[in-house]
Parts: sequence; C-alpha cells; structure tokens
Amino acid sequence: MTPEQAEARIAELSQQINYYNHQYYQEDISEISDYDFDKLLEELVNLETEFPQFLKEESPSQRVGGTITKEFETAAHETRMLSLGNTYSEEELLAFDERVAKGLEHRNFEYFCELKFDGVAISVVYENGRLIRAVTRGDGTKGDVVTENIRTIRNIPVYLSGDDIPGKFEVRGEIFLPRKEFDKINKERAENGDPLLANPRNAASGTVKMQDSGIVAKRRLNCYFYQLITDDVEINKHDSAMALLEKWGFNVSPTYKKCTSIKDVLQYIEDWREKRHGLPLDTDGVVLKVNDYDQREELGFTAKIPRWAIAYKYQAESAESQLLSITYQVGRTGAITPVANLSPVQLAGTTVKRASLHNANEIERLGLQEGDFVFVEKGGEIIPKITAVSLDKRNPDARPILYIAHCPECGTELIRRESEAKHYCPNTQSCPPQLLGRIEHFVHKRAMDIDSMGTERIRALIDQGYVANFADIYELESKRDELLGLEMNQDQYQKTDDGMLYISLQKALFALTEGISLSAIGKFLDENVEKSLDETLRNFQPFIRESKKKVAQNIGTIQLLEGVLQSFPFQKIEDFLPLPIVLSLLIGKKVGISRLKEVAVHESTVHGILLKLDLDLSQEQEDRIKKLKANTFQDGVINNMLEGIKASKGQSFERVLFALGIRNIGENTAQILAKSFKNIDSLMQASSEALLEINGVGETLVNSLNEYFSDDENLQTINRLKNHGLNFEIEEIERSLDSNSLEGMKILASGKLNHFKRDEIIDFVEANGGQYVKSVSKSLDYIIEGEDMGPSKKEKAEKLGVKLISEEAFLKMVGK
Ligand SMILES: NC(=O)c1ccc[n+]([C@@H]2O[C@H](COP(=O)([O-])OP(=O)(O)OC[C@H]3O[C@@H](n4cnc5c(N)ncnc54)[C@H](O)[C@@H]3O)[C@@H](O)[C@H]2O)c1
Ligand SMILES: [Zn+2]
Repeated sequence: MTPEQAEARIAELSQQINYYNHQYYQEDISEISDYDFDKLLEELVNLETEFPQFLKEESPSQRVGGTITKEFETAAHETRMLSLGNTYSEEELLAFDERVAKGLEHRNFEYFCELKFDGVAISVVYENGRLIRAVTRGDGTKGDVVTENIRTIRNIPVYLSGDDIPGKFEVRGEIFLPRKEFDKINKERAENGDPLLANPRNAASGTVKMQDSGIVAKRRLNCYFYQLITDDVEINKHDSAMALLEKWGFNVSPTYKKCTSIKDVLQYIEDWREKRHGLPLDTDGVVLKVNDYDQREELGFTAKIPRWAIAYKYQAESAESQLLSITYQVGRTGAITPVANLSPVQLAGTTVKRASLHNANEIERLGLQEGDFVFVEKGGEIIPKITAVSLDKRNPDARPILYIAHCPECGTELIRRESEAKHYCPNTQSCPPQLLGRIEHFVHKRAMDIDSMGTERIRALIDQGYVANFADIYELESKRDELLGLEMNQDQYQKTDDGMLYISLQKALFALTEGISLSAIGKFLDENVEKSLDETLRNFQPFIRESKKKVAQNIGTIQLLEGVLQSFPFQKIEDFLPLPIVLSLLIGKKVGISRLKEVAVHESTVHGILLKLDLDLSQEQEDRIKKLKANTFQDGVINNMLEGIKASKGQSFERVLFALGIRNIGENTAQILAKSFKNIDSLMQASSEALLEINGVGETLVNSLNEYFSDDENLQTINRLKNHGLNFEIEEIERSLDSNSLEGMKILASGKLNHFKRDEIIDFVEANGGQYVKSVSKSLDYIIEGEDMGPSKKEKAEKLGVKLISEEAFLKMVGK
C-alpha cells in the first residue's frame, strides 16, 4: 500500500467508524455486527501503526466511542471511563499475556476474569451512604447525568448502611435489560403493533437515556457492578474490591474467577463459551484484568484503553443450513419483511429454523438462490441472520430468488418508495394486517374502548370477511349466527410466497391420528425440535407405538403422509405441512388434491376452505377436520364481544373522532377539534382558515382532514356509524360557572400562553361566563396576546379595533 492509498483508506475508515459510533451510542442502532465493527477498527489501528504520519488526534482509534447528549446535564468523571482493547483470537490473547509479563519484568501476577456483560456502562457516586449521582460513560471524560433514571433500578441501592462504608466512593458497572424482560416488552410491542426493539443492549442504552423515569421504572433494568473507586479505604487488589462491593450489597455477578496463568484464563473462556447462554443477560466475551493495583499502575494506559486489561470476545456462532422457502410477512404499516425458512440447525444454544432477510436489498446482497446452503449467525438479536451463501454447494440449476411483486395478504402490487429499503403494500384500507392495525386503534381503550375485541378475534373477523371497515363492527350483531364456529388462532397457519396455505405440524398430526392428545403431540415435537421435518415424521412412528393407541391405523396414515409429501412438489416450511396434503388424507376421496391446492391458495383457514368446497361430509370426517381448526368462536365469546360493541356507542364525540384514525389526529387534537366544532358536520365544513385559527392546528393537520373528508369511502363509513348511533356531536354538559367575570364577552387567545395548555383556555373562558371565539373579527372584545402571536393577526386585530390584552392582565381581569 502506498502512503497515499493508506491516507485515503484511513480517512474512509475513520468516517465509517464515526458514523457507526454515532448510530450505536446516540441512536442505539447497530447497523453492522460488533464483529464487523471491530474489524474496521482493527484495520484502522493497523494502518495508523504502519503509517504513523497519518495518525490524527481525533481519530476514532484514540477516543472512546460515545459522546454526551444534549438532553441531560453533563458531569465530569473524576477518573476517566475507558474502553477496553479487544480480540477474537487466542494468539492475540497470548501476545497480550506476554506484553503484561514483560511490562511487569516477569514477576508473578494474577488475572481476575469476568464475563463481558453486554449493556451500558454507568458510574454511580455515593456520599455518606447515599446515591448522589449517576453518569453515563459519555466520551470517557464527561457523561450524561441520569441519576433519576438510575434510582428506579431496584437492585442499585439508594442508601447504604454499615460501619465500613467510606464517606465517598464511586462504583461502576453495566446496566442491562434481562433477556426475559426484553422478550416481554417485545411481545407487548408486537401486540400493540409498535416497532420491536432490536436487542437487549440497545434497548438498555435507549432506556437509560429516556426523559421519563416512570417508563424507565417499568422496564426493569438491572445492573452488575465490576469496579470500585475510592481514596477512603485502602484496597490493593481487584478481588478485595469486588468482595467489598458484594458485602455492601451491590449486585455482582457470581461468574468471576481469579486465575494464576493465561492457561487458566483460556479454560475459563472455554467453560463459559456455551454456559453463558444460560445466564439471564447477554454476554459477548470475557474481560481479564490484572488483579494487583500496583501492577496495574506500572502497566498504565494508552489514550483509550488500559494496558492491564483486555476483552476476549466470542465470535458470533455460525452454522450452515439450507434455505427451504421464503415467507413474506406484512406488518401493520404495510411494510413487507421476507423471512427465510431454514432446515433446523443448532446455534448458540437454540434450534434455529428461521432467519430474517430484512428486505430485497439483503436478498440481493447475499445473491440468494433457491435451495442454497447458507451460513446463519446469531448476534445479540433474537432472530438470527444469514451472513453468506455457501457457493460450492449450490445446485447448478438453482434459480435466483425473485422478490414478490404483489402483497401476499391482499394481492395489491407492492411499491417501494425512493430511498426506502422496504417494499410496502399501498392498500392501507383493506389489506388485512393494515386493516387489523386500524381496527386495533379503533377499539383501543382510549378510543372506542371495546376490550372484548382482542387481536386474535379481530384478525379472525377480518380474515373471514366479516369486518372490512369500522362500520362493519356494528353490523356483527345481525350476523350472530354465522359467527359461531369461526376460527381464531392464526399462528397455526403460514403461507409461502406463492400463497399456499400451511398448517402447523402439531395440528396436522393431531387430526391425522386417533386417540393421541394434542398436548402429547406437542411434547413429542418439543423433544424433536432439532430434527428436520422428515426425521420428525420418521420418529413419530415409534412414538405412536409407545402410545399404544390404534397403532396400525395411525402408523399407516403417517406412512401415507410421507408418501404423498414425496410425490407432490410443495415448498417446505419446518414445523408446517401444506394443507392440501393434509386435507387430501382426510377427505381425498371426495375431492382431488389439485382442487384442494386451488382453493388453499385463496383461503386463510380450514373453515374457509370447507365453505368454499361445500362438500357433503360424513360425521366422522367432520370430526377429524374439526381437529385441524383453531379455537373457534363460541356463544360466550360472541355475547361478550357484541356487548362490548354495543356499550362503545356511548363513547363521546372526541373519542369517536380519535378512533377514526385520521392521520395526525391524536387524542389531544381530537379533543380540541371536538370542543371547537361541536359536531362532525361543522368539522367537515370548516374552512382551512377556521381550522388554522385553533391553537394546535397546523397545515399538516388541515391537509390530513381535507384528505380524509374528500374520500367517499370515509364519508360512507361515517354515515353508517352515525346510523348505528355513535356520537358525532358533543354532549353539552351543564356546568356551574366559576365566576361571571367574563359575562357577555367574546374572547380569543393567540400564540403560546404560559398558564394554559392548548385547549384549557377555552374551558377557562367558558367557566367564567365568557364565550370563546375562534377567529379574529370585529365582534371580539379581547384578544389575549400570547408569546409569539403572529404579526399579521396582530395587524388585523388593530385594524378592526379589537383590544389586545396580555395574559397577566387577562388573569387579573378574571381575578386570578
Ligand atoms: N455494531 C456497531 O455498529 C457498533 C458501533 C460501535 C461500537 N460497537 C461495539 O462496541 C464496542 C466498543 O465499545 P466500547 O468502547 O464500549 O468497548 P467495549 O464494549 O468493547 O469495552 C468496554 C466496556 O465494556 C463494558 N463491560 C462489560 N463487562 C465488563 C466487565 N466485566 N468489566 C469491565 N467492563 C465491562 C463496559 O461498559 C465498558 O465500558 C465495539 O467493540 C463494538 O463491538 C458496535
Ligand atoms: Zn396488502
């Protein structure tokens, strides 16, 4: 490499690393894996070592990656908070050991080994036994003061008592979000249709920097401490510092170990390579630190890292698997996410059968072709990802993956907006998952409040054609009889990219056999989770024998199933079977497999397929098919749901307005609009000027309203909802007045007020006998002049001779 090339590459690497650092520390996003990031940094360090003339002071190799944010107060660290050198290789670890030995002139020394917890570093300062300040690492010299947030973490003591607590000391540790909590939060977010958190580390980091410590408290963060800094007690070694932390009640992970040689360290690393997956949090390596403080001092620091410690990072585990098929998922926003169905493979302690492919670019980047053997890796993320294709194993006849052009849920042609990686289904009105999102909003507690309509039920109603818009909900009452028997649990179904409907293996085996319970089959499948579909079916036969239930008949059916699976070229999804195949075994004499295939492509449940086929089935056949179905709507469920729907008709106009889900109309705006316009007709007819007069209404909102009301379908829905008796006008509540001081006066406020939020001023004027008016006109008595009242409005008021009054003077006038 020439010096010119080196200089250019150094600049390029620095820029990339700075960018990823910004994403990682400020935005809590990992755009590349830690491994890839560390490789970039390593390349930079190597080049700067070879060409020291290009080493800049501000190079990312010389600085700790984070910075402070603007949202918090800043505090300086009394002792700098450094980064750690890291390595992925044993050789480099041995080289580190030699450097340490040499630095200590080959005197004896010990290592203290800890796991490297994957969270965010925190410094917590105590004075006289009280937690007085908590600060993030920031840029290493100063960080964000996040004391209030840290106080909400239960196992960080706020007070300490005991006679050996120093007057002043600092502890450092790693805040983390336990994996269980992380999964719980994401489950809730999925149910609410919120975007999922990417991984526990980024979630922890984002949480620590939240403005609302109430939310932080709910997130159940936890902390492991690994450093004590104090001048008030004589400590010479790290192990005694750790013992003190434990004694004082700080949470210390019991996974540490003191080692007397690098050989012991390597053993510790091996011991935890697999075992760490059983810990409640993510760990990504081992930190080894020289135990003795005097020896540490001798070894010293570089600008960014201590010379007496290093992190050995476990490389993300990788495994080879085969691509079976691709499923395209449609989110509540219409975003399409391709998911790879893989043959099962063991990875980081779990069986992997699926991997996210993110978007079309990712498929292209990988150059993925049908049936490819691929490498999967599991980093901090829950869903593993495909990192590469094993080209030498590729079938020469394999075809490239063609990204779907139409929405798998509704058939609409997909669009891809410029500068966005994802494809979208533009059918926001009736694409089932998007409709689901809108209906979930409609029935939400703060909207129509129909809590008897949970996600599963709504999904069933949408998929089976009963609900296509809000008004349909109020017509369910008249369809009570048809609802009986509708299927609910959609997780038992899957569709491949060609629209073919699949059913879970558990349900299929349950229906195909006799005398074996669903839970027994579930248990059998759990035991075979690592096995491929073919192996699982093979193992199912000895299982049937053990069960001693209708052995000959059941085994016969399973062998038949294996035969049919071989003769028909369906794509594979582990844990699922093509529904036409399963149905052909149950009712094959009545209808051919090609007809079943035809119908299964267009339907989303067994119930739907049967309605379509309209066959004359025997009772026995009906009973066996029933075993395939998901939970169905029963009388109790239906009554409960219809009652909730009926009760929702009492919701106020503002709730109804919010429920409609008009873009940019949140709860607050709905309240303001309802109060200002009193009913939907005036709102519909309101001119842009009249709308803009209202505090809190801007151009964007005016546009959303215009767009919404100019759509006939929306108007129809509103009309139908009106006919069903929903409230489209405000109920005037008789109110006793606070005073009469504004009697007969017409008042308007403009600009930002200090004592009133958005719509509070309206209430206030009315409560004191006045009338609040929304536009500037001659009939006004006063305009309360808020901060930054627009100059044109002011001019208009002056022209009309309307009196301007300050907020203070107004309050005085009312006697407040
Ligand atoms: N994926 C990305 O885009 C991206 C971007 C920037 C950084 N990163 C990752 O972050 C790393 C750099 O972060 P860093 O500078 O914080 O270094 P680091 O995370 O590699 O090491 C220092 C940190 O380790 C933590 N730690 C955990 N357990 C510890 C223990 N037992 N003892 C001491 N410290 C412990 C502390 O928070 C400490 O601040 C990179 O190596 C990379 O893996 C990733
Ligand atoms: Zn769609």
